[in-house]
Amino acid sequence: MNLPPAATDAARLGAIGWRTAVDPEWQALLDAHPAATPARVVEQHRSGYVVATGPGEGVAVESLPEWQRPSGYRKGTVSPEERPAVGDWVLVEDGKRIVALLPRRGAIKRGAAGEHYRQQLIAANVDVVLVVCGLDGDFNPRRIERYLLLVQGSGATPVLVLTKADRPDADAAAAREALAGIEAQHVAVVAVNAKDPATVDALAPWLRPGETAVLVGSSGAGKSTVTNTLLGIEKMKTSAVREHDARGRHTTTHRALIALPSGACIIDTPGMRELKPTGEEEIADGGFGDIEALAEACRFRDCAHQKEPGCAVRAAIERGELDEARFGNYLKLKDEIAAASDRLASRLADKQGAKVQTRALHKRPDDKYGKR
Ligand SMILES: Nc1nc2c(ncn2[C@@H]2O[C@H](COP(=O)(O)OP(=O)(O)OP(=O)(O)O)[C@@H](O)[C@H]2O)c(=O)[nH]1
Ligand SMILES: [Zn+2]
Repeated sequence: MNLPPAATDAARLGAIGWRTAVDPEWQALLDAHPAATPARVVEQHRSGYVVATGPGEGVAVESLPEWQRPSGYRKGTVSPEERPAVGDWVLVEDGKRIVALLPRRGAIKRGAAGEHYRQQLIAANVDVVLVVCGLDGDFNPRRIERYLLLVQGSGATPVLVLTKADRPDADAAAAREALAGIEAQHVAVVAVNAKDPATVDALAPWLRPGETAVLVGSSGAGKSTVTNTLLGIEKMKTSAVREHDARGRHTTTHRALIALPSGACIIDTPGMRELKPTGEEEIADGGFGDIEALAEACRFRDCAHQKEPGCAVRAAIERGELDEARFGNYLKLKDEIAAASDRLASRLADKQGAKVQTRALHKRPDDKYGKR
């Protein structure tokens, strides 16, 4: 058994999200590497990884050579989503070398910008995604819908955190109204003053011991402020980096995965400007179940919800039950998913040298619901 021997070590791992119940796949890898111990990736850099076996710690480690090679589309190369990301559990030997990546429970991903199809991991093994949006000029229900779509499929629970509720220009009531369609999809919405612990305390139900939460949202939304308030200190301490790399690589540890006094840990991410789908999302489960359900009731199976008679979606918009802007965003995101799905399929086909049917083809809701 190669789990850390001392109870204190296990407790330290627990503080950064380690579960005592190890699944069989993980156990097999633990058994295959008896000299290794588990550690969590807290930072990812171009040149390598920083891992931790407890709170407030960061050790620069060497990774597998195939993770360092530039990714390409040739056989044998490792695509970015197959390499460790922040939140991943890895096995480390001699405290300085990653020897294995433990299969992830789930990951928050997005499509990377660029000519070739690529996925970018935002965080792995996450239980809760705090989508942070300010009740100021930052407020944008359409961007929130986009974030919620990316959370779908990760296995994580999304929570919408509206910051800056204390600002005189903040209109929490109007914001909630604009988010009615989202709230109806069972997404919790919490309005806070990120600087005020009493309001931020409303997040406690999602930050239980052993849980991992990730903060996402645009730059200036208040992610760092929320983190600081949860930590109960004004300024973050930067933890020292123990240098184990023979080549003397220098890595500055900034906050990436932080243990909270509540027993949960939190991953802060830099503000993201572009949020492209990966093509793997299911729009019905990605916060648009209401529209997909309406479309089921349209007279024509291939209804485009434009001017067709018997269109249940249009009727709902006219009755004021469906926000037209939300519907517009649904169409836009659906197109983006289909396009990304095509690119994903052709990448897979390139990789396997085989013709792969695009997911987009059989993802039409009408086909799914089996209409004639
Ligand atoms: N009044 C008020 N100000 C806030 C609140 N949340 C954040 N701010 C302010 O908004 C600014 C940006 O907040 P940050 O926490 O740095 O935002 P961030 O999301 O971490 O931004 P990036 O690190 O760039 O991604 C800071 O000046 C905060 O003090 C809030 O709830 N109320
Ligand atoms: Zn229709």
